[in-house]
Amino acid sequence: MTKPKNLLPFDGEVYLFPALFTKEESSKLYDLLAESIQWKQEPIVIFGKQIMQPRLTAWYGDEQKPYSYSGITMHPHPWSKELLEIKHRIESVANHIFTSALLNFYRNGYDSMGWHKDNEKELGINPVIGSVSFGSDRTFCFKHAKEKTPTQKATLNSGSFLLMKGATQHHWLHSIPKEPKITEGRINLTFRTII
Ligand SMILES: O=C(O)CCC(=O)C(=O)O
Ligand SMILES: [Fe+2]
Repeated sequence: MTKPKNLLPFDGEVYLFPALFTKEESSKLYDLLAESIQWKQEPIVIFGKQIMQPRLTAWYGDEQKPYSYSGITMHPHPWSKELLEIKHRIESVANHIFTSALLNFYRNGYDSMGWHKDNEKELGINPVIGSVSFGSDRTFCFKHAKEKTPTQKATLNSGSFLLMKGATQHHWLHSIPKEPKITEGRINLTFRTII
């Protein structure tokens, strides 16, 4: 597979592979994951206040290592056959082995993810994050830590794979903004490596 160009102008590396999974595979995987994953709506602490996350999540992984994420601690479920197949597919593209995955289910355009960096210390100095999407298209936004507004955007379509690596998590924040016109769901799997 030819290497796509870096979506970031400096201070990091982000590559989008728009069709790692075919449309047919993607719609099958969307239905299967929507049904079989142990989705939960978890609380999150923002500025000392506990609110519910605006999406469903689940944590899958290699070991029984707990993982802290925005003030909550997640215990992984063991990999399913399909999750392992997805993991192997992206590992050959990323040339990197992942140990864990955070799964996000955006039920419609009102579900979202706020600005953040994936820079938890368990992920090491320069985290490699492999992000797979199935279902409706959503916009992924990037903002440099020194900027007030997003400067880079990408559409994450069904079957796409987004790879973030290098210094990205030191300098850039990312988010999935609300898009109220979207009525269909999207499932995202962000594969990570816990050291
Ligand atoms: O849904 C997405 O594409 C983003 C997910 C994300 O940033 C995360 O899980 O850390
Ligand atoms: Fe993230």
